Amino acid sequence: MKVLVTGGAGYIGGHMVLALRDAGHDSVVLDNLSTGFRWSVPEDVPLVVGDVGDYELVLQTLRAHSIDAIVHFAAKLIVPESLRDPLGYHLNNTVKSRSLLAAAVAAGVETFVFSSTAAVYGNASDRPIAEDAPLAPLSPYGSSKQLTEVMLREVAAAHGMRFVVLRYFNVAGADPAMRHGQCTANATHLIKVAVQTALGMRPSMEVFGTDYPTPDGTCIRDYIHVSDLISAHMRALDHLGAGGESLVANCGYGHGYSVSEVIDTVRKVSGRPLEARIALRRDGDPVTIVADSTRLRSSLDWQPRYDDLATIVEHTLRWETMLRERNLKL
Ligand SMILES: NC(=O)c1ccc[n+]([C@@H]2O[C@H](COP(=O)([O-])OP(=O)(O)OC[C@H]3O[C@@H](n4cnc5c(N)ncnc54)[C@H](O)[C@@H]3O)[C@@H](O)[C@H]2O)c1
Ligand SMILES: O=c1ccn([C@@H]2O[C@H](COP(=O)(O)OP(=O)(O)O[C@H]3O[C@H](CO)[C@H](O)[C@H](O)[C@H]3O)[C@@H](O)[C@H]2O)c(=O)[nH]1
Repeated sequence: MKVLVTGGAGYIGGHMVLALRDAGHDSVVLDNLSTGFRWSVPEDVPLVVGDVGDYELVLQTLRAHSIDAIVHFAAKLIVPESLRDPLGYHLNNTVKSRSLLAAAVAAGVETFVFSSTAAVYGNASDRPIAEDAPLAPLSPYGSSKQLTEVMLREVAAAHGMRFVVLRYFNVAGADPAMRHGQCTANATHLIKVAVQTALGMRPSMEVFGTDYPTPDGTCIRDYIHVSDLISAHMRALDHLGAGGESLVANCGYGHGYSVSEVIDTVRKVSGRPLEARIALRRDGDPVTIVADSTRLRSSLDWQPRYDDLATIVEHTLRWETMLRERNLKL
């Protein structure tokens, strides 16, 4: 199978490129390097530096490499940034996905895997959320992904394309062999921030809100190890390659941890003190988001390997320690 990986120079896309390579598939990366890194793409994987919104470039890439499937990771993904810049998010995530889909249709690509997000659900409920729950995003980031899901469904129906939409919950951790991990500069994601603080790379961190209606007052999330998330993508490609029908599936483990529990786990696993200051709530944060992942397990026969918060933290710690030793301040 020949796969175009958009955003393949980034955190999750980079793990996908390694998994495709490990499985003996050819891939081509398309990335504008806005948050990704050229060095994170293996030398034997072609990297096209460009934008998913560049219709001619994408069409030419799809044709030149006889691409069978697109896995579309490229996006902006910071919730607070999206609240400040909704037009930027809709342009990058929705309008440019439209252009990518148009090129895919023109090139006759029949299968598409799309990185969506639990942010499409908004403040759903305190129970695990299933795919048929109402969508009510709290941020332009979430709505930019929801709109792309709608567009993909309609384009697929009209043009004989089949797709898998994967709605990721909170992705964390690093490749257990330490070949790749999260490199995003000025990261805002909780586990990375907490680990960097424990390692002394940040003087302290903030807990955004301790007055939520949860047992300890902090928000609850379902943290999924990036390698388990990638195995869901590989199952999705197998499913589509075998002629499987289009589907939407949540990617999470089905249980959540509060912000305070995550910070305590980082303290325990690292064995280091970690100063966490109480701060105001962050805009756009839902209280609790936990996945009902029944569909992922049943339709794609997905089985997680790293469903353990301490393991996720340990892999993040090893990755951040390696970055620090190499003097990479990311
Ligand atoms: N990290 C998470 O917790 C999380 C959760 C849910 C969904 N997601 C989704 O997963 C995907 C990947 O996220 P990530 O964490 O790897 O982020 P990332 O920033 O590390 O990767 C995104 C990559 O896309 C590239 N990119 C962005 N816009 C582009 C464009 N217009 N054209 C070409 N390349 C472009 C960037 O340079 C980067 O390499 C995103 O679609 C994101 O919405 C991530
Ligand atoms: O320094 C920090 C960082 C985060 N948090 C809190 O930790 C929780 C998780 O926050 P993250 O920023 O790590 O992740 P989000 O839940 O905001 O969003 C992530 O998961 C979502 C799905 O659940 C989306 O997919 C999105 O792309 C991705 O960034 C939130 O309650 C947040 O307020 C802190 O208290 N302090």
